Amino acid sequence: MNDMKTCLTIAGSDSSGGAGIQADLKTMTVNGVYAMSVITALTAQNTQGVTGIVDVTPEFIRDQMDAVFTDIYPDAIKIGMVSSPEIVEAIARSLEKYDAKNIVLDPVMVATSGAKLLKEEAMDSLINRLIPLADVITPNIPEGEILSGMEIKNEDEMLKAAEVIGEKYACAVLLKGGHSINDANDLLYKDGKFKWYRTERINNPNTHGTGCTLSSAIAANLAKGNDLDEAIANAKDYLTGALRAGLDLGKGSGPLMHNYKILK
Ligand SMILES: Nc1ncnc2c1ncn2[C@@H]1O[C@H](COP(=O)(O)OP(=O)(O)OP(=O)(O)O)[C@@H](O)[C@H]1O
Ligand SMILES: Cc1ncc(COP(=O)(O)O)c(N)n1
Repeated sequence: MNDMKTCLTIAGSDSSGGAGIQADLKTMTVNGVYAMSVITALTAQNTQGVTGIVDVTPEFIRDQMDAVFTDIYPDAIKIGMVSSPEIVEAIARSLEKYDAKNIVLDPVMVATSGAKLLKEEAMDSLINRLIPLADVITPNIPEGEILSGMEIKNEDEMLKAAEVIGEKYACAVLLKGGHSINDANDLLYKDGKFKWYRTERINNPNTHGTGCTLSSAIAANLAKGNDLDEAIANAKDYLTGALRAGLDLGKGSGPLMHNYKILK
């Protein structure tokens, strides 16, 4: 088979397999593309929290990027946990060097469990070096509040914040509503236009890795040639199915079920 599309995740490893690299590889595979990884950090993590983080050196991140790009060029890329300014710089340089396309940036800052996954001093580099390279960024509500500098408590404020972020950083932004009180409605702001992707809130406390899953499903769909709107709509469907499947593992906020279509 020669027409297989390829996708790369640049992210941190989650030892419990629910978020980060592991969620991304599962999502991309199940969404029909060949999945590759550049690991930025190792986390000792489970459904209850993060107990340790070891960053990969910027030099070794560059080596991983070279190894991937000089052999199997990715049709799309998802970027997750990037940790430090040096790591951001190494990633940005490689993406520029290889003229990377279809980049989905999940600006991961703090894990649902509360652990800081982005060092404070890396915020400026994330904004100045990675956002300009991204085709879309996918902040959740707390990340959207930081990027927009405003509080987001309802859909009107989501509309305002998405526009502020999109205009301030000159990017397409998918503001995710998973942390809002009512439904799980995500909002795209692109080229001055808004679009809602709406689903009802599923009563499932096991939401570890939802953001990672959504962003890698968007990347997989872009790799397959879908435009951004179709890619988001398909990714949202996939994520909703994986939540609805109701997997219940671990003692905390458990992972999603990625193989729900295969096992049903
Ligand atoms: N209970 C739920 N029911 C349906 N969809 C949900 C639910 N919780 C989150 N989502 C969806 O999951 C996706 C990720 O959203 P969320 O705002 O939780 O991102 P996140 O905080 O980055 O995720 P993560 O938990 O990985 O950090 C969005 O499409 C959101 O609408
Ligand atoms: C390595 C890694 N990357 C990203 C997340 C965010 O996911 P969540 O907010 O669901 O914990 C995480 N927990 N770990």
